[in-house]
Amino acid sequence: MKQDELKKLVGYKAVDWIHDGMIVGLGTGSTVKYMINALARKIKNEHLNITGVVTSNQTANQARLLGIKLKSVDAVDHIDLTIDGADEISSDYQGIKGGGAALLFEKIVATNSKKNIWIVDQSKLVDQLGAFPLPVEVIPYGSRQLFSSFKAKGFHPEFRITTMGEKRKTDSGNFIIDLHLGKISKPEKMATYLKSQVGVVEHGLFLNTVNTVVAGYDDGPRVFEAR
Ligand SMILES: O=C[C@H](O)[C@H](O)[C@H](O)COP(=O)(O)O
Repeated sequence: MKQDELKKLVGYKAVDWIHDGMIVGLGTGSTVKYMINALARKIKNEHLNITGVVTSNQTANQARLLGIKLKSVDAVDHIDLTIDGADEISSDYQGIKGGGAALLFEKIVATNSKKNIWIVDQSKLVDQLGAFPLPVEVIPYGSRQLFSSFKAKGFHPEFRITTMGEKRKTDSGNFIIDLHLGKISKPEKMATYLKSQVGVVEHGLFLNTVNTVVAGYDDGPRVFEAR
């Protein structure tokens, strides 16, 4: 199966975890897009009362067009479940996210969710994190200085650039610096370091976050429980 078909497979499968009355965090990305389509159909067919909490303008636009009821993360008292994609998931269930530049809102929603499910095609499952460039969201003011300091550390930083040749801006108006690390042997240490840098808003290491991974294989979706 092609990668996109595997994404569709897990996107459709993920709505099995969504039940009437739930407040659901809606992630961002090409895999989640399929889940949101399936969710809209499920809400309609089964007459469900579901409230979505979005993680990006992109997801908000799609969900609104499909008629899914939405609330801000600040307007709900809990989130039952969040379904999101991921860029890499290691064998000990740590993740890199932010390939779509939505890491900040995704982390806020994930942190406030009772349960987190990640939906991925099998290519995202890795032994060790780091082959995927680690996204770091930074405030524009001083970002050049941060870039230089990441470079000096040997992190091979790269500002994320749009197709128009400009620095990519997140939904919060920040920049993304992608770190080409190759492998991250100590993700906790890296996360602590990045968080301590002035001007870093958030990074794409999602540690001890996911509960359930739904991965797409040629013979169907497989479900892995992290803990
Ligand atoms: O910022 C984007 C998110 O973290 C996505 O969930 C992640 O990049 C995976 O996206 P996709 O499902 O498009 O591969």
